Amino acid sequence: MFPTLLLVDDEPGILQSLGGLLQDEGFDIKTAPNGFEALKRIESEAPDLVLLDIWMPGMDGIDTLKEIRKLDPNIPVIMITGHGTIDTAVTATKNGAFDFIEKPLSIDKVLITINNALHFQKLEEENRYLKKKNLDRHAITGNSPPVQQLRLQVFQAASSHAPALILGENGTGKELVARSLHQLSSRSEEALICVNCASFSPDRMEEELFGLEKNIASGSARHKGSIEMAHRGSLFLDQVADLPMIAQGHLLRFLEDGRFHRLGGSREIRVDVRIIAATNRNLEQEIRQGTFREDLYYRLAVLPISVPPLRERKEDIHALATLFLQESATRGKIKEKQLTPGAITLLRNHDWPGNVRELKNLMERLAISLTDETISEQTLKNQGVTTPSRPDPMAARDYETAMKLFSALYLRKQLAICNHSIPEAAAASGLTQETFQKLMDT
Ligand SMILES: Nc1ncnc2c1ncn2[C@@H]1O[C@H](COP(=O)(O)OP(=O)(O)OP(=O)(O)O)[C@@H](O)[C@H]1O
Repeated sequence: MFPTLLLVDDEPGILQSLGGLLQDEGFDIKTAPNGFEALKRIESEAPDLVLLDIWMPGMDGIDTLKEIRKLDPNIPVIMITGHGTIDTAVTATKNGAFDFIEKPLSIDKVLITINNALHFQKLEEENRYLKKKNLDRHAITGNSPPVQQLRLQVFQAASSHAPALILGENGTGKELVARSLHQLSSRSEEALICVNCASFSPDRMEEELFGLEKNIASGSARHKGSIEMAHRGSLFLDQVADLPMIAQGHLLRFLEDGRFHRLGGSREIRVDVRIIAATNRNLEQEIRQGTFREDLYYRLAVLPISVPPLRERKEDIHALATLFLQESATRGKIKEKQLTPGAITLLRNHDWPGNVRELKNLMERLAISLTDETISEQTLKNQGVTTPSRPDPMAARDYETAMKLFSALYLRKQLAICNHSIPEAAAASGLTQETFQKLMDT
């Protein structure tokens, strides 16, 4: 996608010669002979940068700049003048001009200024994003076989540009996996934009993803959507099962040909974005219930990655708990707390329904609130960490009770392996869904 430049000058000669030179440099060029025309073109063409002559009849460059700022607060504007004085430079800068170029124009100077402005604009965008999301760069901690397998899957997926779908229960580390995938990919120098599909109403979701051309009715200013901001990088769609149906259709179209329109706009925009989606829901079930499009599912799930629940990688619990205690100590500038052997055993035996997030929250809370330097088994019990009591089938006296207990354990295990999907667990156990469900209910 070549950057689009809008040249605004009342001298047709300048528009033609400068436009031609910049076109040869690979820019997409639009022109306007005055301020009014420029504002219209900004509305209809959404250029990436404006080169604006300061001395024009009618609305001059400074007034045009002020109007542009109302329309789009972020677009970089470079002023061109033949009579550059300190006063006009100060006024233009106060009104948000990026830089000044004096006539007669040197193409080298023009190119350097344009590239600086575009580069600065990109850094600003990333900066805004980083500030908003406070990105940290954790690696996936753990050495259990499921986590080793997970790291391998992430590593392999990183060399592809195909969409990846990350599946796993709440708090297992899906977002961490998405970040790791982006960081390992050739897109790591570009932005990873995260969108939580559960946090927007259907209308706002479309705007968040695809951006908006100026909305006359509501008066909202034009802005880029997450897809456009992720150009050359990755877009992480968290809780993708919550994506409203209309947005699902538009996302599918975008995945098919990499093109989209901003909301209320007619210009077709083409970007290069790698989509990474995640969900803790069973999408196959959502498809059967008619809440998720099957065609979108197949587009997203080209590279499926499953993140195992913490109870299936108990070997990692000690390392994770220690990591979280270390991090809390560094952040709070306090002494790192130690776990007693009994506490470590109890942590390994707990079921962790909230997965890694639950463990992290607990460790952070204890790191800050405890006055003792060690965390004992009793301290953890006081915080509700328990060893789940699982009835042992072998301890049952009568055959019928033993079989019931065994059946319950077996079904629970199958469900855990199959990411809590009854259809998958039933198929894996060679049972019909009805039988599986019936056995679960008894
Ligand atoms: N293997 C890991 N190593 C280090 N930190 C981890 C690991 N897994 C998860 N975490 C941390 O646990 C917390 C929860 O992880 P994350 O937000 O990635 O989970 P999630 O599966 O995306 O959650 P949700 O389903 O609620 O969206 C985060 O602070 C994350 O950094």
